[in-house]
Amino acid sequence: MATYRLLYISIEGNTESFVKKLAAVAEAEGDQLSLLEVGDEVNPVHEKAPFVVLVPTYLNGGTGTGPEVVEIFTNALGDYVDFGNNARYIRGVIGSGNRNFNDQYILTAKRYAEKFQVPVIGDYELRGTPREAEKIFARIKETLGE
Ligand SMILES: Cc1cc2nc3c(=O)[nH]c(=O)nc-3n(C[C@H](O)[C@H](O)[C@H](O)COP(=O)(O)O)c2cc1C
Repeated sequence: MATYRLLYISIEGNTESFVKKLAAVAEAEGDQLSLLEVGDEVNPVHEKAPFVVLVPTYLNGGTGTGPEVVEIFTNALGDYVDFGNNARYIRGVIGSGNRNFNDQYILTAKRYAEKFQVPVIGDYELRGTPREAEKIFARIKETLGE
């Protein structure tokens, strides 16, 4: 049995719903998740082991992918990863969003990946599906090790 550390932020509950799907897959496979929902009210702590983050996309301004498009609502997660030495332990990013946003689909996750120099290991729309949770859990296991 292994434990996988996931940090996430969820403004409207979709990411939280997907995390529950991941937890169900983990349990079915005899594994477990160590979860932290980061929000403005969470005091950052020093992470001690590798983790993966799940971030939805909330962007404001501009019409495309240029730098004028600004991250809103989810900044607390980026700040948490930036805190202390936490960025040493990030291993991957899972992005979510809505394909109606075209080029901006999962752009926040792509920006985190670039900033912290780790891969985007999965993506899904809105609440995701159980099948997507199975696929992405497999990627989490590969990324964080058995
Ligand atoms: C104001 C606003 C801006 C959004 N901007 C984007 C975007 O630029 N790209 C994208 O893929 N999804 C975008 N979305 C969709 C959200 O990322 C999507 O609904 C996500 O599942 C929300 O996750 P949450 O319920 O965990 O907060 C936006 C949603 C809102 C309400």
